[in-house]
Amino acid sequence: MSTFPYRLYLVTNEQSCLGRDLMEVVEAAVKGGVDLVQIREKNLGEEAFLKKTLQLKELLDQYNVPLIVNDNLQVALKSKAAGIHVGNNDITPAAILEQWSDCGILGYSLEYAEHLQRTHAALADYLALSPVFSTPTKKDTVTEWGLEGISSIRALTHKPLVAIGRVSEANAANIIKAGADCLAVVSAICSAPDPARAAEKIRNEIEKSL
Ligand SMILES: Cc1ncc(COP(=O)(O)OP(=O)(O)O)c(N)n1
Ligand SMILES: Cc1nc(C(=O)O)sc1CCOP(=O)(O)O
Ligand SMILES: [Mg+2]
Repeated sequence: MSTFPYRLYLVTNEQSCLGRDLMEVVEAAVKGGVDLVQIREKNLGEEAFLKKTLQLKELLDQYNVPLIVNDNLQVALKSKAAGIHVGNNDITPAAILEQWSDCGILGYSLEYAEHLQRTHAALADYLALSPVFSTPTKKDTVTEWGLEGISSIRALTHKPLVAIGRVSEANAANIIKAGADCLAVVSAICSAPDPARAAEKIRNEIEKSL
């Protein structure tokens, strides 16, 4: 398992960026304190997704910020990304590692506590609590973990825990105190009037709560 020093994880959605260019929003977010980025552009076809991933990789390399690719192993390999994030309806962690033995960061969405016992979770470098709070940004989720759910999973595993789903400056401190290691954010940064400032404020809440 790789080490996981990341605290503020931006998950992209260009449609949430209020008409601004995605690269501009990501760069601002990184300047504000984002230290891990996932490209998740569900509406793009394979070719356009690869093109955007390569563009984002070039940008993030300048800041030494790792890029994670959502779902798509071929795009992750072709872009020389740092890792991949998958859920229960995607290629399995075992199949990823068969084709990408030195995958740096393999993320897996944990939807049920019982799934902690599965190979998928065992092979992951981090577990995403999916969702910590239900969110309009992704509607096909199951029950929300809430703060109590984070604490209950924290007691069962030493794996890094990433909280995702309606994470904001307002709830960041409580999520960290409940046991999450890292916060993953879409709209609280992508849809903020000032994404750099929004990232900075969330990052400050995280640092204060550690
Ligand atoms: C950090 C992080 N956590 C959870 C998810 C959701 O992944 P998944 O369940 O595979 O759903 P989609 O993102 O593919 O719609 C994520 N992408 N990132
Ligand atoms: C990409 C994603 N995955 C989720 C999960 O629950 O697995 S929730 C989500 C979107 C999070 O968006 P926002 O920060 O705008 O709430
Ligand atoms: Mg997925």
